[in-house]
Amino acid sequence: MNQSLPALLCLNAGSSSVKFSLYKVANGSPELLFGGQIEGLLTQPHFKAKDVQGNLLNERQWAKPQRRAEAVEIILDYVKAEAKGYQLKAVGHRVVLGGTEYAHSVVVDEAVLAVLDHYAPIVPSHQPAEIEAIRLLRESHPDLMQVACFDSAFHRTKSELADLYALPLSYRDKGLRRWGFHGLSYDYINTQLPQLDQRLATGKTVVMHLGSGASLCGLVNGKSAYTSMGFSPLDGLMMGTRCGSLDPMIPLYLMSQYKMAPAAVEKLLIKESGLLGISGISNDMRDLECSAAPTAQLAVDLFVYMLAQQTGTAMASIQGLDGIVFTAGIGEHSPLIRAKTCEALAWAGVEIDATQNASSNHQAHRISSDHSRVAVWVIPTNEEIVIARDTWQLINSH
Ligand SMILES: Nc1ncnc2c1ncn2[C@@H]1O[C@H](COP(=O)(O)OP(=O)(O)O)[C@@H](O)[C@H]1O
Ligand SMILES: CC(=O)OP(=O)(O)O
Ligand SMILES: [Mg+2]
Repeated sequence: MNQSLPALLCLNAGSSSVKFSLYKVANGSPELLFGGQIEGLLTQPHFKAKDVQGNLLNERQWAKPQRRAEAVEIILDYVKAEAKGYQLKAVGHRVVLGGTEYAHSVVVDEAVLAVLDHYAPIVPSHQPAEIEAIRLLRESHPDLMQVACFDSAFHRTKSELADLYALPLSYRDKGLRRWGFHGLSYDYINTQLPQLDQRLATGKTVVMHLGSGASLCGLVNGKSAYTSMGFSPLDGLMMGTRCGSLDPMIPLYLMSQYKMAPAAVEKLLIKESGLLGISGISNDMRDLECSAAPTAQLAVDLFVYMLAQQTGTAMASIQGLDGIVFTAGIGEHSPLIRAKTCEALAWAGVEIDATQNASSNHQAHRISSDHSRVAVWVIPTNEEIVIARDTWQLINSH
């Protein structure tokens, strides 16, 4: 690698995939070179890398599952071979929960890892995989700087009330509080608002991050004041396979009356519920939108119902609504879900322009009608650039 051109690798390790993006740093700001993922780690792993225009650079498939250690090494080897003119300066990782300890991204050392281990049981679907990727790289590349960028950090500006559960206060010290997640995405959207719509940048805006995990965030003057996810990314909205808000008696009842083991209840709530659980067909909104099955329709309707209901809670929490932003897979690509959600929020002064909503514009664009009291935007998210930005800042201040 050429020693003069710095590059940063961003990793997003999930339960069955590892996503990556390589950035060069030009004039102090990261610029994407290429990215990709290995998905299907537990079944038939599939590696794909694409350039900035989305052209396929490389593809590989394996017949047998791959360990995460192998996936991380495959990605690193590929990055080193492909980015010959660059020097890899650091790896920035998405980590979902950094607790009260980390309200900002941090350079990883053993003390940081101990904190991340402590929080891992709260997010079994994400955090152990992320920590494993960091540890594997520390072993194989001990001199490579690693940075943890937290989904929970953006929400540390919430008030004490918005953070608290009505349990005995001492339980807050055990970590039972509303952490909130998808903060890297909300951070990115927040950086885009001043260029797009000043009223939303300084006012009261509900950002809806609707991917396979889904949450919303109530921003007040660019700061998180409310979010629908809580102690874990299981709370709030209905998601691909997660149930969202639930009466806490339900898991207790399943364990006491149906003799379900805690692990079976965890699987039910995290992996078998949501769009998949209601439809019995798929966790993917695309499949449900084109299915004629009544259960697919029911899943879509419940998704929209819970989203509109949570928006009402967010509005009451932040005491107003100037704008809505749709983002992530469903938010960016589903005119149907956007239309249904806005229709359910008509009472709050939300009205969309059907033509703008139907357009396949992949840039940020406004979809509300001219006389809508509430401005509605679609803004593509970019969690990786936030990781790259923070990693570069930490390299320079370290
Ligand atoms: N054109 C589309 N219409 C409806 N839903 C879509 C469309 N494209 C993607 N999605 C939804 O987006 C989800 C993935 O969103 P994404 O933000 O990539 O999630 P994640 O990063 O959590 O994997 C898919 O599960 C799918 O339901
Ligand atoms: C925190 C979370 O739910 O993330 P994802 O949407 O990637 O599953
Ligand atoms: Mg995502």
